[in-house]
Amino acid sequence: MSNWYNQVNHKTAPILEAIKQQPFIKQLMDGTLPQSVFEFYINQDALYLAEYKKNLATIGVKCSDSNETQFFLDAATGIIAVENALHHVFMKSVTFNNVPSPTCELYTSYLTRIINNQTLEEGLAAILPCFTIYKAIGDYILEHQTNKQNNPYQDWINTYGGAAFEASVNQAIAIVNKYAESANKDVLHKMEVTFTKASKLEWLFWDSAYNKEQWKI
Ligand SMILES: Cc1ncc(C[n+]2csc(CCO)c2C)c(N)n1
Repeated sequence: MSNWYNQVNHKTAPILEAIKQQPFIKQLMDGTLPQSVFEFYINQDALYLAEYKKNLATIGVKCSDSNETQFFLDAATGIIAVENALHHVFMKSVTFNNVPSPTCELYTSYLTRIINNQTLEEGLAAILPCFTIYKAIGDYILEHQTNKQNNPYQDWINTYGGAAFEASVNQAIAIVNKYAESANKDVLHKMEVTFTKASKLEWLFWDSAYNKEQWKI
């Protein structure tokens, strides 16, 4: 039996494959990613997470089941711990830039627009690639790396790969599948479009970090 997530995951497999081929991911895996690129990424990711946690909270409040609300509000507050742990370790020697890059602005604004103006189902489809793609990439790196003892980015890799994060990703998937089960054809189509776009924005986010994307003017 193929649920909603299995279907969209299959359809968006080329995007995930393209992410695995990105120089950012390859160099994160072998530990050769320039520190300044990683710092740019962590800085922009802190700006992304600050908005993403509000979006998770909004989604949680809109869910009809209190377990779902609990899950999304826990995930939102969990982000604060991640921000504090990873970001402060990696950013301690760098001046924090509080201006979001064009891509960071695009991704966070896109999520906020969908979550506030569209159906709950579309909102759920918008926030899901953030969970599923990071889990897939974290697992992919853990499986293929040969340098776990001396990779400077191992803490980051361990945050998203492996069993610790798995339960949370599976719960997010189960909630979205549940809402998809009772969604009509039109909503299901919109969910797929939204999941696909958010997945592309995940690709773009790594690409923009690798190129240290700046505003052109
Ligand atoms: C651009 C970007 N996309 C996804 C994540 C990963 N992530 C952020 S919050 C969250 C759910 C709660 O832990 C997950 C999986 C990230 N850090 N940055």
